[in-house]
Amino acid sequence: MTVSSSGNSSLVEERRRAIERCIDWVETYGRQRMEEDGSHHDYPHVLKLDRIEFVTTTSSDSDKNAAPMVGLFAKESIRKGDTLVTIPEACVLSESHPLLMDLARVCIDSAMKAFRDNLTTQWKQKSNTRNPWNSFANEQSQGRVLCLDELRLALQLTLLVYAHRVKASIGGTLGDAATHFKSYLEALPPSYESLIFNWTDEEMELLKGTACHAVALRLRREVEENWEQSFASVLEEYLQQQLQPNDKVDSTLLKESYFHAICSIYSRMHSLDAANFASTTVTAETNTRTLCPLLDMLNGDKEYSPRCNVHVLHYPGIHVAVQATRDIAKGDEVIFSYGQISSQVFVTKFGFVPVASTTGKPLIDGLDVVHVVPPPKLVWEEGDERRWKSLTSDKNKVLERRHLTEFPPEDGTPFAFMGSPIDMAKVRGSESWRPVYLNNLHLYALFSLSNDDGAEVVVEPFEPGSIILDMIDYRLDQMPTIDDDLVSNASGNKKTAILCRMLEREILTMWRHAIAKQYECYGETSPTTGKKYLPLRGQKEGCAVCQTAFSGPLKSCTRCKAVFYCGRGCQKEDWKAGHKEACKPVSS
Ligand SMILES: C[S@@+](CC[C@H](N)C(=O)[O-])C[C@H]1O[C@@H](n2cnc3c(N)ncnc32)[C@H](O)[C@@H]1O
Repeated sequence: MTVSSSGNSSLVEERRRAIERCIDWVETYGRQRMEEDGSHHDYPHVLKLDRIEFVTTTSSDSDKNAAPMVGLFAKESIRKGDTLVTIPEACVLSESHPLLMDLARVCIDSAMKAFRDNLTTQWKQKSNTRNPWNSFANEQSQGRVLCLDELRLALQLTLLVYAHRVKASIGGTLGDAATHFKSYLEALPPSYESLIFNWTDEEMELLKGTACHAVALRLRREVEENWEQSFASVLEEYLQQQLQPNDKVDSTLLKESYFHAICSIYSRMHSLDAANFASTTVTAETNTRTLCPLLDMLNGDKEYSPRCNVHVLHYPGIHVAVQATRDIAKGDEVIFSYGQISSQVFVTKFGFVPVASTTGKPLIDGLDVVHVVPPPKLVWEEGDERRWKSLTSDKNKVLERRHLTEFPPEDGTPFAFMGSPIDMAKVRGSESWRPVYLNNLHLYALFSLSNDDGAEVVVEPFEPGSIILDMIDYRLDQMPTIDDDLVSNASGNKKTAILCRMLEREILTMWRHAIAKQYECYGETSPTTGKKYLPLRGQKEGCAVCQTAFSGPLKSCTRCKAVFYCGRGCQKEDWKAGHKEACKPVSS
């Protein structure tokens, strides 16, 4: 992120002042802790933010009315191991916070019961799936927007945000908690334009064809449904009890508060280790999902990105600390790792794609998933679960869609996920080695060939490699190509969608080559599309062999300097395939 002077200046100013008030509030509680307990010698509270500053960034420059976003920057050089800031536990918003514990009992439990009853009712109508509540109750979100404890925290935050907005008219626990967290609530962005729940139809359209698209649609639908089917009535009833007899709950404001809370939790929540959470009132079962003021203003990147320079430590019963994991130069942004997640999760969770700072192109790693769906001639039909079962070598193990990917692209569509550039290199190098997801694709292709009940129509030749390549081509056809101009002219969510598509095209292109190599389909003509697989020099830019463009800097043939490759492997391959004869030294 870069520092910006653009955006709506009054909104920027408002948020800046709110963040300053939040800093004062955190300092007050830090000081109080130092006065009250003796532990401060070992774990001193880092009071003044004299080493870092909050600066408005350009993330919202596409829309001048968009909420101003901030990032943390080093005001002076910081040494590895230094503590940058500490957040006293009293300021950490969690279900186990003493001011919020009652709320769980009197309202959140019943809201969650309504949610569970609805899930179970829906499940009974679709008997072929397992009851989604079971996995959900085991702390797994199973493709849902939020897992159980996160959802509970989101509901609490909804009530706090609502109480804060209607001010003094709410009494009791909720009033006290909203007053305590007032400075924090005000420092949150007023809206979340970049989050997938708030993308416009036009922005969503650009995402079409990528692995994120169907996921995003599902998440957006789920948030709406949860509200309509489970939470609205319970929260409204609870609030009605808290208000003065003549006050009415404002349903529109309540729904807005819910959506704001969902976005806050989804993009800013921080998990603290259950065993370590040692506030005096906490029991072993208490969840540790938290919102940590100021700490949640840290922008992030992929786990192993060299830009990440801090981590978070929890000192139970004392505070949460941000510590430098490397030296940070004056003026550098302070960046936290958002964890081992794929670029597609970055898009659906945080609304941006991590990019390499040198090229501005997406960073690819083994986690990035791409879905491969069969061309229309190989359709998935009702009842195909039975056939998937028959594909596993272990007859006791049922091969399910969830074994293939975390992201079903569309309900009822077969798919596979493909990641890891390392796997791609291995597939190209060895006829016999296939990662499990490619094996599943292979099995799917074989299965399509062998089925004789007429569910699918497969044209000749019956060859799994060509079917897999057709699946890849089908996906590529759904995502139009992207040129650099398109990327540089786009901003905000449009840019995010374009980068996401660019990333998936790149991965598919690499895999296309690896698979054509393994199945020896070079130069073959696709039975379904009539196009040739992998023309050796089909593209102007990118590696002459595999055509990948941005996974690394391209190197030219040292002899003729006319042909470019991504690495030694492709160069050797091309040499054998005919470049040896064509190559003329530059000087001759
Ligand atoms: C935990 S918050 C970070 C603080 C946030 N910038 C703010 O103003 O409060 C996460 C959100 O910040 C933005 N963000 C974080 N890291 C980013 C990055 N490297 N590039 C672009 N946006 C980023 C995304 O909108 C994301 O959803």
